[in-house]
Order: sequence, then structure tokens, then C-alpha cells
Amino acid sequence: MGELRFDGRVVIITGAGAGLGRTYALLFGSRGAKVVVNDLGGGRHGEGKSSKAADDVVAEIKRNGGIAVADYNSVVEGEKIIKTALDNFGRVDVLVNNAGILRDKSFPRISNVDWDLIQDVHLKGSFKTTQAAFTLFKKQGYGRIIMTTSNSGLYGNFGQANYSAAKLGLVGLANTIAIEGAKYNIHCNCIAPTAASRLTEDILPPDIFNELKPEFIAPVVAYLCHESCQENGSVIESGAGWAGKCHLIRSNGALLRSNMVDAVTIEKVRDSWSKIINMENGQHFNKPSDATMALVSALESIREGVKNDVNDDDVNVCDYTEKDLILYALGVGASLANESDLRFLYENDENFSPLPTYFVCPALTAMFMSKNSAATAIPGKEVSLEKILHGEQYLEILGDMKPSGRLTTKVEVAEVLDKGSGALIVSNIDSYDEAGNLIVRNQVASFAIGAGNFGGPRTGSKLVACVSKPTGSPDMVLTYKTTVDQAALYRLSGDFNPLHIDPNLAALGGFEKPILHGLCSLGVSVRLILAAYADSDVSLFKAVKVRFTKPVVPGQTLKVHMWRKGNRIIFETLVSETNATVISGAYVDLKSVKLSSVQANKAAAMALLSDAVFEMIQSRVKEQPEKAKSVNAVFLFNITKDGKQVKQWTMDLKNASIHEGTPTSGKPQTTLTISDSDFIELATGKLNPQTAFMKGKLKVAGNIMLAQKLGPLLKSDAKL
Ligand SMILES: CCCCCCC[C@@H](O)CC(=O)SCCNC(=O)CCNC(=O)[C@H](O)C(C)(C)COP(=O)(O)OP(=O)(O)OC[C@H]1O[C@@H](n2cnc3c(N)ncnc32)[C@H](O)[C@@H]1OP(=O)(O)O
Repeated sequence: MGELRFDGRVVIITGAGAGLGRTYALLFGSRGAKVVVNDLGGGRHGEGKSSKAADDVVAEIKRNGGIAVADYNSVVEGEKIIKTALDNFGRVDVLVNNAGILRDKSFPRISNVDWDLIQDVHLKGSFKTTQAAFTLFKKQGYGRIIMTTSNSGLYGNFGQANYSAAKLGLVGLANTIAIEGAKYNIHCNCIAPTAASRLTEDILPPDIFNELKPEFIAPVVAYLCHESCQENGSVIESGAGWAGKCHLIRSNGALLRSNMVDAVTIEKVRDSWSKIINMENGQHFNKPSDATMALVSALESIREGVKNDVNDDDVNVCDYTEKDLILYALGVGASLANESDLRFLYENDENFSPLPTYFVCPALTAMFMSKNSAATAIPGKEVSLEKILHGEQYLEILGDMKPSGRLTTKVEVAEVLDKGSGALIVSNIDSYDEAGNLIVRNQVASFAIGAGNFGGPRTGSKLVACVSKPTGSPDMVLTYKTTVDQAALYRLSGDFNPLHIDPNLAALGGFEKPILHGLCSLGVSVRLILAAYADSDVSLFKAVKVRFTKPVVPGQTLKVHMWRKGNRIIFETLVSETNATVISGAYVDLKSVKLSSVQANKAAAMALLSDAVFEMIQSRVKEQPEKAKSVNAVFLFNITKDGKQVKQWTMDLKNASIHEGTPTSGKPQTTLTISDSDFIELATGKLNPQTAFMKGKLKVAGNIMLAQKLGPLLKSDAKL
């Protein structure tokens, strides 16, 4: 990538006698261009004339070994400037419309002269000069044009109404020239410079003024004018050694009628205002036809009645991408440690697919955006967010779960029940794809603590029912240890309720620590169920229903008990550390059951057995606390599989406690290592711990006497 040069190119710069124009001229001259230095030699308010300014710059370019010629014409007679270039150099390649003056006055004081002069020099001058050049550019199939706009035009500025109007007019002029010129390799861009110049010297404070050197902007303009630069139709802001593109962004807006027969009313506009002006996910259009197409698609939505009889306040449009799906999967514990989870974490995996429970996220977002949400559903009571717990959830997938797309989600409060200790707000939330197909049906039952006793009904008919758990041991148990950052990660999928991250707000809600999102526990549970009964094939998922019975604290271990009844997997989720049930009455409906690969089954069986043994040990320690205390030691259990450690437990006999992982403080006095298969034998009572020890199946490091004492404690006739 060598030096960018302009050898053989003829460059016209208007207003090049001083400031930015002069700096442009010197730079182009130093890079091989033949430069036409145009300057009328007037004052900054457009008064007077002199050839000195242009002559001085030409002399400077020549002194530096460059080629230049002066031109003293007014830009309003732009064709004369072009003629100077043709007469002297025979062609024109680049036109930098830079000439400008100021006539600043507050708006009521702007006279016709102030207005006309500004429009003439900036807008008409650029029009005339560019039009004359454009004809040549078209013939030669090449041209580069710069319009000089200004932050005053882009953003407005007190006292500069005339100037702002002309400056934004130039953006419009450039936009269309860019479109008309594109097929002739004519590019037209705008520069919005912030520079120290004759125009700004007594407007800006000296310390800022000194850093706004034209030399920091000239290379940006020169690059835009180089044959290798493909930018066209852009506005580039630059100053102080910084440059950035400036775009017009349009909001996604709001549909103001639900179908073709609806009228648009002023009230509808008022009610939709927050959506009309919501710039989140705003879009830029490169040409008017893009804007027209967006309007056509809005019209199609109206024609299809996507949001038939829906109040716009209750409709939320959200786009999701593969990145959202991956972030969600990480939030519910998908991990590269599980081979089958790659499909949830890598967009190029051949089986890349969304976890079906991702589709609770648009529902929650829509609820938070909705006016008629849980927070306001109880007449006369506004409930603060930290008092609203997720009570129950139903999710049903009805259409294609695409890896990216736009969902239009409608929220409807179905019923509000008075549960005494709280109010249960049941909301039905439906999400449609762009074609108007119903893709996802969610039902969120929010429990507003302390908002009960308002005289409402205790029972209703709208809540999707929970199921009872079967008697007997579960068919499968899988666990997932959440991390302390689980909620911090999960919230990035759209549930920003501070209850899950802010200790002060959690305290206001009556919690010792921020609690985990109910939907995170649900996501973890369903992921494990799909791994066990669908071989992680998400297309087999139909629906899930849960009741959140107790909060979970990030860092706790979720243990999912599963019972298979045909294609329905009934489940409950417990916290291993406390044995509290946190999800109850729950089920996942599958289209069909696909048992996992042999290896996955083995792993699941292993988890089941080891969990059972874990419980057994815990119960035996509890049964014989005195004996346990007399052992007075900390043991570390290493369970291995194919020589690799698969699980670790710490048993602290003195405190009669047992937990997954290594000791929280100090070193274990004894470490016991046993293979998973021997462990199963031990757990099922087929292998006596003493015998296991004697036969070397139970390897002991550290205090052997202690390990021997432990033997009788472990002995059990527990059946699995
Ligand atoms: C715009 C806002 C949108 C908000 C959406 C959610 C946003 C999320 O960010 C919030 C969360 O994720 S919170 C975390 C997940 N949820 C939880 O941790 C709640 C756990 N559950 C509890 O603590 C209690 O069940 C508790 C506290 C809920 C109820 O316990 P108690 O007060 O002790 O109630 P109890 O005496 O057991 O029963 C009274 C009646 O209420 C019914 N009920 C109990 N738990 C319920 C639950 N979880 N869901 C639905 N109904 C429930 C009981 O059945 C009983 O009614 P009835 O006598 O008619 O059967």
C-alpha cells in the first residue's frame, strides 16, 4: 500500500485562499495534482475582492515544486472556474466545493440580503460549479466531488439559520448527485469539518481553536477524492484528528392502523408516539426506494392484519440474531464441555439451532415494554419491579424456530387473581414472524408480592395447569451447577429486572442476595431434559410448563428429576445444596422421544447413580451425627471415569455437611479415589467399602485410619 498520489489529476478547490481550502490546495499540490486555487479574496462576510489570497497559495504550491493556477471568479459563476481549469490544464478530475461566508444573525433578524447571500455562495455556488464539472466528469467517466456541509446544518446552531439551511441543502444536493453520478464513476461526498479558520477564529475558545488544525482534516478530504476511494453519498464529520461517518437514521416506527379498514386517528398517533420516536434498531436508507420498500412492507403487515385488533401499546417488534441465541445458550449453561451443545454455541455448526426456551425472551421484553404489564395490571396499585416474582411459565412453539428474524409480540393480560399474599397476573403473549404466522405462545404468571387482598377472584380459568409429579424415584436425574455470575450473564438476554443483580434492590424485595431469573432455571432444566430425552434435537420440543416455587441463588446447583410418561417428561428441579424444590408441577411435551446416544445415556445413568449415592451419604451422616463427629475430619472424594476425574465431593464430618467440589477452606485430611463403576457397586450395596479399600478399588491418600473409620459410615443397604 504505497503513497496515495494525484499525478495527472486536475483538482479545483474553491475558497482556497486561506483556512481549510488553502490546506487542501497545498496537500493536493504536494501529491502531484495540478491545482486550481479559486478565491475571490473577499472578507468572511462576503465583502470586498482581492487576488492576493489565491496568488499567495499558488506561489506557495509552486515554491514546493507543485503545479497550480489562480482563479478569482465567484462560485456563483462556477462555469468560469471550470473554464480556468480547462484553459490551463485541459481537464478536471476533482472538485472541492469549499468556498463559504457567514452572515450570522438570530433568526428574526435575518434580512433578505443575509439569506440570499448565504444561499448564493454555499448552495447556488456549489450547484453552479458542480454542474459545470459534472458534464465533463460524465464524458470522461470519472470525477470526485466534495460538498462542504457543517455541524450547524446537521444539528442546527443558534444564530445560523441561513447558514444551517444552506449547509443541510448541500447534503441533499450531494445525496442526489451521488445517485446520478454513480454509474459514471462520479462520487460525491460531504465533509463536515470542525476547523480553525477565518470563519471560526473568534467563535471558538483558543485552547480548542489551536487543536482544530486544517491539516488534520485535509487528508480526509484528499482520501475521499482519490480514485481508490469507493465512498459515495456519505457525510464525513472530521476535526482535531478524528473522522467519522454521519448517517440519517429512521426509527422502526409504528403501524397506525391494524388492518386495511381502520382509520388513522390523532389519538392513535399520540398512543403510538413512544414507538414512533424509539430509535432503538433504527435503520439508514441509501436511496429513497429503500424507504419506499420499508413502507410497502408496513403496508403488507397492515393488509395481513398481523396485529389485528391490537392496541399498539401492547405490541413489541424485536429482531434477533444468531448472536442473541448464543448469548442465551451461554446464559442457561450450554457449554463446549458437552459435545452436543456446540449446536447452540456455534453459528456455523451444521446443526446450529436455537434452544426453544430462547423464545421466552421476546415475551419478557414485550412485557417490560407493555403498558398493561404486571406492574400496572392491578387497579389502583402500581407494583415495583423487585416485588414481582415469576410465578409460572408456559411456552409453546408453533412455528419454525429460525436462527434469526423479526418477531412481533403482542401482550394481553388474561386475568388477575387475588392470592391473598400476592396478586397473580396472568399474561398471554403471542409472537408472530414477519409473514404474520403465530410462532410462539407464552403465558407468564407474575406473582406481585404484597399486592393481594384487593377483592379479586382467587381462581380463574386462563392459567395453563401444572401437573402432579409421579410417585417413585425419577427415571433420570441431571444436575447443573450455576455460577455466581449466572444471573449477570442471563440478564443480557433481555430480562434486566434489577432484582437479579442489584443487592440493594434485591434487599428491597426482601431477598438476602440477588436471585436467579426463574426463566434461567427453566432454560437450564429444559436443556438437560432435551439432552436426556431428545438427544438435544430441539425440533422435537413442543411445550413446557413450570411453577417457580422457591427462589434460586446464583452459584447453587440445579438438580432436575425427570419422569417419562410417553412423550411427556414430567420434572421437578431442586437445589442440591438445600434440597429445596424450586420448580414444581412441571412438564416438557416432546413430539417424540429420542434417547440420547449410548454415551450420553451412560453419562446420565452415572449422574443418576452418583446423585443417589450423594443423597445416601448425606442421609447417613445425618443419621449418625455422633459417629460422624467422632471421626472429625474432612474427606475429599474423587470419582473417576476412564482414569479421568468426573466429580468431586467434600464431606466435612464435624459439621455434618457435604457439598460438591473441593473443601472451601483448608486441605482435606483424606482423599478417596474410586472409579465410577466401583462407585455404583458401592452405592448399590454390592461392594463393601472395607472390601473396596482392601482390594485397592478405593484408593486412599492421607490419613488411612480415618478412611477406615469412614467405611462403616458408608455402609448402606440403600436400594437405587
Ligand atoms: C413487567 C414485569 C414482568 C415480570 C416477569 C418476571 C420478571 C423476572 O425478572 C422475575 C423473576 O425471575 S423472579 C425469580 C423466579 N421466581 C421465584 O423465585 C419465585 C419463587 N416462588 C416463591 O417464592 C413463592 O411461590 C411465592 C412468593 C411466589 C408465593 O409464595 P407464598 O406467598 O408463600 O404463597 P403460598 O402461600 O404458597 O400460596 C398462596 C397462593 O398463591 C399460589 N401460588 C404460590 N406460589 C405460586 C407461584 N409460584 N405461581 C403461581 N401461584 C402461586 C398458591 O397456589 C396459592 O393459591 P391457591 O390457594 O389458590 O392455590
